[in-house]
Amino acid sequence: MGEKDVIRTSLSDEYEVRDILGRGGFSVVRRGKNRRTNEVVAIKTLRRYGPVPPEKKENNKSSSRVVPALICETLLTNELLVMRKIVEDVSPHPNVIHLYDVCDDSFGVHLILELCSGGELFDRIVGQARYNEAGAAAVVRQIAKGLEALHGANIVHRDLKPENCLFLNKDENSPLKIMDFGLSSFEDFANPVVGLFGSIDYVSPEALSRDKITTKTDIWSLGVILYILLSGYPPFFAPSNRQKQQMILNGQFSFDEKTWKNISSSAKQLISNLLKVDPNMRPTAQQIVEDAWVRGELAKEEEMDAEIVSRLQSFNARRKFRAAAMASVLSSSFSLRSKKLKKLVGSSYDLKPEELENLSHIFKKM
Ligand SMILES: Nc1ncnc2c1ncn2[C@@H]1O[C@H](COP(=O)(O)OP(=O)(O)OP(=O)(O)O)[C@@H](O)[C@H]1O
Repeated sequence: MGEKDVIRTSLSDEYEVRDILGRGGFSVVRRGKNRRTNEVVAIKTLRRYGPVPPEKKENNKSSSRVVPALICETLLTNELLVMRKIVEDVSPHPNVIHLYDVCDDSFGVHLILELCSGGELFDRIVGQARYNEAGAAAVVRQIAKGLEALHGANIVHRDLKPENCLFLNKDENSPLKIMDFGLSSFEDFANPVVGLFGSIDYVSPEALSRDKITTKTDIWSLGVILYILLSGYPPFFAPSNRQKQQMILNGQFSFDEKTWKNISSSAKQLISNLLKVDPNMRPTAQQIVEDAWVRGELAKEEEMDAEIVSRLQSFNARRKFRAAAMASVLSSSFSLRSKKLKKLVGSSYDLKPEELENLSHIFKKM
C-alpha cells in the first residue's frame, strides 16, 4: 500500500500473525508477516471491549464483569486518529513509528506498524559495553528530532517515557523510534492511573495541575529522560507520590555533587532548561536538536562512572516490573467494574481493600 494511505482490511487475509512481542494496558503486540510482500511487521491489537455478549452472560451467571467499553473505545479512537495524522503529516520519519495499515474486526483494531527489533531505550543502554555523555546526547538528538516532526504537526505525545522509545534494529547506529500514541491527546486519562502505580516520573507540572497541555509538555518529559540517562535516577524522588507531585509542581530537583561532579556543565544547563516549570521557558524540540551538547560538540567522550550505569540498571529493572504490573492490572477485568474504572481514571481515587487484595494477588502471581 502507499505510504500515505490507511486501508481497512481483514487481518488474516493479509498477514500471518506470529509470536507476542509485548503487552500494553489495552493492547497486545505481535510479530507478523505480510503474505504478499513477506515484510515483517508489528501488529498492535487494541481491544474493542463491549458489554459482555449475552451468550457469555448466560453461560456464566455468576460473573460480575462489565467491560469498560467507553474507555477502550476512546483510547482506540484516539490512537487511530493520532496515527492517521502521523501518516498524513509526519511519515516517513526516522524517529517516529510508521503505520503501514489498519485492519478492523469484531475483536478490535489491528495497527500494522513498523517492526522495531532493537529493544527499548534503557535496555540497550544498560546492555552497552561503553556508555558516555556522547551516547546520551545521541539519544536525546533522536528523540528531539522525532518530537520536532510531531510538534510541527501539532501532535503532543503526552506519554513520552523510555519504554515508548524503541530501536528499529540491533545495529549500533539504529534509529530510535517514538511510539505509542494512545494517550496523545486524551488529557484526563493518564495522570491518576500512572500516579496509582508510582510512575509519575515523566509527568509535567502542567499535566499534574491540569493546565493547558502544549508541545512543551513533551519537552519536560525529555528533560526527565535526560536526567535519568546521566545519573541513573529520576530528578523528582520522594517516599510518596504526593511528595513527588509537589516536587514536580515546584520544579524542585538538584544535581547532587557526588553523582554529577563529572557531568559537563552544558548537559546540566540543558536539563535545567528542559525542566523549567514555566512551559514557555523550555526550549522547542528544534532548539534542542541545535543545542551544542546535543549535537555532540560539548558532550564528554569519557566512560560514564560505573555507579551511574549500575543505578540505571536497577532503575530499569524496577520500571519494567511496574510496567508489567500495570499492564496486567489494566488488561485484566477482574473486579474493577466499568463505573469504578471510570472513577479511577477520571479523578484521584483510593483503592478499596478488596481491590488492593486483587492487586496484591496479581503481584504475587507475577
Ligand atoms: N512496533 C513495535 N515493534 C516491536 N515491539 C513493539 C512495537 N510496538 C510495541 N512493541 C512492544 O509491545 C509492548 C507493548 O506496546 P504498547 O505500545 O501496546 O504498550 P505500552 O506502551 O507498553 O503500554 P500502554 O499502551 O499501556 O502505555 C512494548 O513494550 C514493546 O515491547
